[in-house]
Amino acid sequence: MPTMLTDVFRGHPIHLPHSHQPDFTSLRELPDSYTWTPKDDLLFAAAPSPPATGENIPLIDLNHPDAANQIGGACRTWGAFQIANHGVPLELLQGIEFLTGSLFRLPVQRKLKAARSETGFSGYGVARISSFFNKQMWSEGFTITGSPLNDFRKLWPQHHQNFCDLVEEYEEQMQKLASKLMWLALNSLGVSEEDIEWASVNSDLNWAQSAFQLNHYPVCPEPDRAMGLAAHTDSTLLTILYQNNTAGLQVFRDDLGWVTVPPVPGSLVVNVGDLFQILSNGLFKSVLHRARVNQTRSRLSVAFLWGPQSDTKISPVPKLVSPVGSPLYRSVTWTEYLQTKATHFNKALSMIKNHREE
Ligand SMILES: C=C1C[C@]23C[C@@]1(O)CC[C@H]2[C@@]12CCC[C@@](C)(C(=O)O1)[C@H]2[C@@H]3C(=O)O
Ligand SMILES: O=C(O)CCC(=O)C(=O)O
Ligand SMILES: [Fe+2]
Repeated sequence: MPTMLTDVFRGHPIHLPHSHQPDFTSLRELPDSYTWTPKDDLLFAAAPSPPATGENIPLIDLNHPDAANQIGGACRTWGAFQIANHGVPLELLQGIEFLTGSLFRLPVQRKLKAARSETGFSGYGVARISSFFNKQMWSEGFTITGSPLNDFRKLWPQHHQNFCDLVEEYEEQMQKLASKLMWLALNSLGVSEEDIEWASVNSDLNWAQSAFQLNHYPVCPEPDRAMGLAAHTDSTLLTILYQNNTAGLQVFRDDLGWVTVPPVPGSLVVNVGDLFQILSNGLFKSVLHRARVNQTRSRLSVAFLWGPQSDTKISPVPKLVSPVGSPLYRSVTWTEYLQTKATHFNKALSMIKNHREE
């Protein structure tokens, strides 16, 4: 039986302080446990050097005839881009934002009824990566994979069906979009369907699977000293992120430092994940990103985390490996990778690296 995402952490319990989730609205000062310094995260204050250039991830019109090359370029230089004209109806995005807001507005005690367990995948709680940091993040999250019915019933005993339907519809749209984006990016490298037998374009996408991470970053009394979601790369092929109209997402580039991604109404942010870096033999870069918080406006985001079926081995596309070289990475399934990440966090990708003979 192939492992499902739901089973990934069964043998990898993560001890997280869900039950200590504060009532963010009642805090007038930042508690010490939420106050970050460069000691808590080496890149916390990484300033651009030379100073900010105004450069940012590109906004790509998916209807543009050159979209594939633009996407390929963004995946190589930034590991991220925004897309307009993506075909996902605005009402659906608004519906998902409404659902997310409604969920996080529920009283803490109600949200905790659907708390994620230590070995579980879905439910309410702090970000998984919290266990790797000494300080707490100024955010709360809710992870969904498959049908959210069981969890949503606990949150909204009476009126959950419309929200379940909305998640199902959004997932369908996101699956199609993610596959389209992956093929546009790969085509730009000269890779086509015949080169990757497990990822057929014409299939009904049952070679892929996904999860949603809903994030809420409440208004924060001292945003400069707090962290919404600490720097990380996603363990996905691609992540498609919807953000509400409050800035907070930042991407890191060695030469530019942290760059804030401005919300563009109706557009979506796309991140290259670690598995896409592996598949592209390191040509595409998984983007280091984080979320900062705001003193006057709360922020919501919805990440669609997309990858292959759990038992599919992902390895560099042979066409992208030099005939005289060896693949940069060894093969790994999504399950194995998530488990490695759960134990080794930001060292996971380098642990999959092949060591070259000099
Ligand atoms: C499929 C997954 C990727 C993720 C871990 C998860 O099991 C579900 C949540 C995802 C998320 C979202 C917030 C940031 C992140 C690093 C985390 O702690 O949980 C990612 C994980 C990831 O991409 O590694
Ligand atoms: O809230 C954001 O902008 C980032 C969220 C994110 O990185 C994630 O859920 O993986
Ligand atoms: Fe992320």
